[in-house]
Amino acid sequence: MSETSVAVHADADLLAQAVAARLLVKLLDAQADRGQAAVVLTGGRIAAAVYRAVAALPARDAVDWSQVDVWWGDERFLPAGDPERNETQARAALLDVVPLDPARVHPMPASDGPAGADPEAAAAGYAAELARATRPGHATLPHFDVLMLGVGEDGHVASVFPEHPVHHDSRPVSAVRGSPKPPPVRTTLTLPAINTAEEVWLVASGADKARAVGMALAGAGPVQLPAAGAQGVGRTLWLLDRAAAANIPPRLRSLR
Ligand SMILES: O=C(O)[C@H](O)[C@@H](O)[C@H](O)[C@H](O)COP(=O)(O)O
Repeated sequence: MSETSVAVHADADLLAQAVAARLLVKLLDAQADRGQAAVVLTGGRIAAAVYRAVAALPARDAVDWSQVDVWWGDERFLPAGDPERNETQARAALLDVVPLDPARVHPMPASDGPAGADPEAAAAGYAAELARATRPGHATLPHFDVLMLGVGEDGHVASVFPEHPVHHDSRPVSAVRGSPKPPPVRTTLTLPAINTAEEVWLVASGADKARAVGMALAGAGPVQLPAAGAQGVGRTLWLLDRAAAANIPPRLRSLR
């Protein structure tokens, strides 16, 4: 049965440092077990701080980056290289400074890419890329060792927003129109796809996240509060700073 843990750090900087250290260990452990590792990245400010912290850790060189697959949980449907794309931010913060195999870096399609300006085609294209990375005869998704998620003030994760039609999409990757957070058009893994990851890490910083984090950990429903529906197969880890943890239920405080 999946285990849920909560770790609280003093502030956003320490949170980013601690998540970066955990991520390196997770990649090293996966490589020790399987010879390779697969991580699913997210967007947002705290994620970018984590990626910068990974890049600054000397222990990053202990990872065999050529044997790491990099996927994304969601993307803003914008032209390649747009500074608002999650891919652009992750490349600048980390991916451009470690020796990854470019063939193992799998950004979600850009709006000016080969799939064209149709986000549904982009979502289908990404689903096909995921399927190609599975072992023949296996599921539609590859193994994800760790999938990171930021948490929105409204409780969204990736680009799964509260009460959005994406909740009725049973495919692994969905096009999102009318996102309440700009830009309005996005692509995202759906919650069932997110929940195939071995570990799901929800990373949140700041007082404006306290309400959503508190409600998710108190057992809100996933349609109202998508963060409540994100769970790793083996482990779900909430990584918070003190401000974001202000409303977590008392029974979870022993986990802090
Ligand atoms: O594309 C996006 O906008 C992100 O993937 C989004 O889900 C983000 O992770 C959260 O909104 C938290 O972002 P912050 O850390 O910036 O608050």
